Amino acid sequence: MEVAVVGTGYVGLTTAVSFALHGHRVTGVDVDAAKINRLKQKICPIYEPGLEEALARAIDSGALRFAASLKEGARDADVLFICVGTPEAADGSADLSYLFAAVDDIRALQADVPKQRTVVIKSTVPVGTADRVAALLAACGGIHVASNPEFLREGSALQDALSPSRIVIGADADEAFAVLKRLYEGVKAPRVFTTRADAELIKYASNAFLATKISFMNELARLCAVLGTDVQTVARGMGLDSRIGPEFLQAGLGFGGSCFPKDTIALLQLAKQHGVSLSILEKVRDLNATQPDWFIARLRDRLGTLHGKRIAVLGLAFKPNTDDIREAPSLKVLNVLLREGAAVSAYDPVASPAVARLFPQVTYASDPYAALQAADAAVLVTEWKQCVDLDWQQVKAVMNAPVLFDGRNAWPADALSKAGFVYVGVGRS
Ligand SMILES: NC(=O)c1ccc[n+]([C@@H]2O[C@H](COP(=O)([O-])OP(=O)(O)OC[C@H]3O[C@@H](n4cnc5c(N)ncnc54)[C@H](O)[C@@H]3O)[C@@H](O)[C@H]2O)c1
Ligand SMILES: O=c1ccn([C@@H]2O[C@H](COP(=O)(O)OP(=O)(O)O[C@H]3O[C@H](CO)[C@@H](O)[C@H](O)[C@H]3O)[C@@H](O)[C@H]2O)c(=O)[nH]1
Repeated sequence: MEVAVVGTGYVGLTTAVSFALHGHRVTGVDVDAAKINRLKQKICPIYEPGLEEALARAIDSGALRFAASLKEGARDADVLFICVGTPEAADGSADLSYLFAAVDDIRALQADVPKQRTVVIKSTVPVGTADRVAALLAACGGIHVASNPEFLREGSALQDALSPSRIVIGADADEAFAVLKRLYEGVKAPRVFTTRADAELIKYASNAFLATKISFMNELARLCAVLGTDVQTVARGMGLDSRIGPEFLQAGLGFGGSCFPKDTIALLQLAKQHGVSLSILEKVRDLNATQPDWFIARLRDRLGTLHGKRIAVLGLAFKPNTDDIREAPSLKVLNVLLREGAAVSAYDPVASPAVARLFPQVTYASDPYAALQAADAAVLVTEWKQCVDLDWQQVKAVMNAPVLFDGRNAWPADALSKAGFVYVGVGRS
């Protein structure tokens, strides 16, 4: 089967590479010509562990190529995966303009080269979108439409795509199910076969539920901070119950990234359009929005004022192992610190250039100790290994005052307190 992947961002590129590694012939297509040129030269446009090597292997094997348009490179495609972005529109709903532009391209391709094809929507889209796309493409003839949401995480994208937790396929025709079953042959994972609408909702509901776990713990952390209890220990004790599970109980500065923030808001918007209020999710969103402010307020209390203080910020990406700063909590932290007149030095192994474009007034250091130099306090924002495994004697020697605010509960609290640091975590001190 000839596979085309439309959109070569995090999801599209990972999808293209993983299908190629599974032995399919794949063409990656993107409207961003510069990105396509780099991909042709085996240069991965994103920081994602292992992806660049896998990209080179897939290209060298002859299974993967790239093209700037469907007509140029994917005329014979039997299956077309739509993996374009669905960012937040002004009203919070998912902006589907990239998706419908891709559908237009597919319609033009089908008019040019008519054949039996399956169009698979992998982008995260509101319930009903795949049915709309099917209605639009019905006039072309010969096209089935399926929904196959993606659950990969940034930082472990390739691994997640090669060994997914589950494969969800929504369709309304046996032919479409058969095509996707063949494509995923050999991938070990439970399958869910359902309607397109169910598949679309499974994606949003999964992200909303994970976001809810995080906000629950972040709110609990606020109680722990007052009671003097340790949210980490509480989370561990809770997570040992298999009905709760240990994952996504990590209190911190809130969830960021290209998915949870926009997907929770898009689900709220979808529910509102249908006259339903998802009140738990509303609280999840609101709590997340205030979490960095809540933590920085504790820092302000500790220092008396932030004005004129030198603050070191360690970690800027929305999570470790990515250079993605979309909705990163670091942006909110920098905003508050700068607004209140602090002098900020920051360190991140890969995300500094992207943040520097937004915050030129911050000093960007090339290692954590340089960022900590003469600092009145340090804030851990992203738990990169490079920001967590520090030589604490050196940290103490370079800082102006040994004040550590651990926004990810990743530093060794007890050892640091014993070593004479002032340690404040999120619901843990
Ligand atoms: N990033 C993730 O971890 C992740 C995980 C699961 C699902 N998703 C969902 O997958 C979708 C894609 O996310 P992403 O992070 O990969 O997006 P992205 O912004 O990284 O990449 C989207 C790509 O699509 C290209 N594009 C836009 N319009 C196009 C068109 N008409 N034809 C061809 N290419 C086009 C863009 O140039 C860009 O390269 C979104 O709906 C997102 O919610 C993302
Ligand atoms: O216990 C936790 C777990 C995560 N986070 C934060 O939550 C955000 C998202 O983390 P993660 O889920 O690991 O990263 P993403 O790459 O955004 O992946 C999520 O979003 C993707 C896009 O929809 C989905 O495909 C994935 O299944 C889903 O985990 C990050 O800011 C994390 O710091 C916490 O604060 N506490």
